Amino acid sequence: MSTMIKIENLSKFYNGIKVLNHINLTIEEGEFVCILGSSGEGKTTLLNLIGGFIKKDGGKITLKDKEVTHPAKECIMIFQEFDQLFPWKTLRDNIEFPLKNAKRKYTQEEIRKQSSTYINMVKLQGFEEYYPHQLSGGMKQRTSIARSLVTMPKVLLMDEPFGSLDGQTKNQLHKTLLDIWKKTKTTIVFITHDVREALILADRIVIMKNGEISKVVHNQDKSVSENKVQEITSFL
Ligand SMILES: Nc1ncnc2c1ncn2[C@@H]1O[C@H](COP(=O)(O)OP(=O)(O)OP(=O)(O)O)[C@@H](O)[C@H]1O
Repeated sequence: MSTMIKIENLSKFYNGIKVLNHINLTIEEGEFVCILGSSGEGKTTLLNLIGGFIKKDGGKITLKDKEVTHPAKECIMIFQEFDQLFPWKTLRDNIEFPLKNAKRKYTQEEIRKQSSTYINMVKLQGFEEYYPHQLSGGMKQRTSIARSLVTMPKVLLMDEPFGSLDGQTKNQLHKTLLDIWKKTKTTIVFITHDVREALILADRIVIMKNGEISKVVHNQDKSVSENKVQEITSFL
């Protein structure tokens, strides 16, 4: 495995207050890492820095050995809100949009084939002509995932993407996301404050507290037990 993201001594201040304090973290290519922590611990700030969306105040982030200084095309971010889709475009048009506007020119046939592949992966066949207002919250997040993956980014940054979904929809999306991750080998950095969600999804759980990494838990077997939940909760 080779390194995808390397974070060294990363610091960030807001209005003179330190939000991230000398963070060091290495994420391997194809790894699924969950950043777990309570509210306000600096998780979103860390994700925004990895994506190059905000400026750091100290340290270094490299993506495939290239220093991150601005939003990198290799990273795509998915947020918690469902309304990231264009309301005037159908589900298929939303998913095809990044391909039609990519630097690399795709043929119409390639675009259709690629969008169909991802529509199938997120299990939305039959809904291609629906508009966002005709979709449930879970379906909108599936569409956002397909739209994010259609250009095959190297890194997917997910900021509590399933935070406001009901338990059953969340469970289905966990399965879908793990399937897609296995198929695409995309590196995923996923923020959550839900210990169970982290145990279901992550190879490695990085726990943040007071703007620092307080603990890293290896979780290759991805099983959830009451003991594990309690142990990890004690670090929060
Ligand atoms: N743009 C900003 N300006 C000033 N302070 C900010 C800004 N963004 C975040 N903060 C502060 O930085 C701290 C960390 O915020 P951040 O959103 O990174 O935490 P978080 O762990 O993602 O929280 P949550 O789980 O609630 O989203 C908080 O105290 C927050 O108020």
